[in-house]
Amino acid sequence: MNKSLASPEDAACEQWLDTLADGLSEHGWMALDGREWVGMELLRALAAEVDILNRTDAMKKAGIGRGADLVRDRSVRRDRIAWLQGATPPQAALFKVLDRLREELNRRLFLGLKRFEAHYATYQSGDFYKKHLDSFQGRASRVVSLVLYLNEGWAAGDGGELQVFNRESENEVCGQVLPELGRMALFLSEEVPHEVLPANRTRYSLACWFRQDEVPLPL
Ligand SMILES: O=C(O)CCC(=O)C(=O)O
Ligand SMILES: [Fe+2]
Repeated sequence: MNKSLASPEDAACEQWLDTLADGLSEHGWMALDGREWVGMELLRALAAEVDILNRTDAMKKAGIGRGADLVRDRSVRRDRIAWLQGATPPQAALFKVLDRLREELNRRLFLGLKRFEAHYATYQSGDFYKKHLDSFQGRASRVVSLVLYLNEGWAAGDGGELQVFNRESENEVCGQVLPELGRMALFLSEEVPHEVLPANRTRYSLACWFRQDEVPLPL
């Protein structure tokens, strides 16, 4: 075989990345099946890790804003979060996947993404996150948001959909994503309003933000 030709896997991977980049540039968002890109073994390892964290007191009430501006408002969001440090084997493997994705997005969309931050999120039954943009005032540096879902066997009646709104007319719903294991949603952090509808069972996810600034801020 001619080694200079890309293998079918590479071609599939390139196509997946092109679909993602086209969705982001044309509509500001895209939902995809990430099972091949991330790998089933890693997805299950991440799901097992967040399940353990959910049973301890590692998951902290999420807020809005950061540092001294942090506000915890239960009428807006009810999830709990734990930031990933990349220290456990599944987190280290995931960080490689996310960094590769950062490079591929830069290659296709010239976004100048420098780094990313990621947290696990857990929603208990009844929890939600009202419509919002993923930005902090005065710190416009989150560019692309990625949410990776970690729930095996999520059914339509389980609720907890990510609801995405049109970036040009924010009352128009333009899509819903079920938080099934391996499903991914990506969107432009500061442009696309979105919300998490109330979940009817425990819901696990991993959210990541690709950023244009170089220096990590205190979490
Ligand atoms: O879990 C999701 O589907 C989205 C979460 C979200 O919007 C956020 O954490 O900012
Ligand atoms: Fe969000």
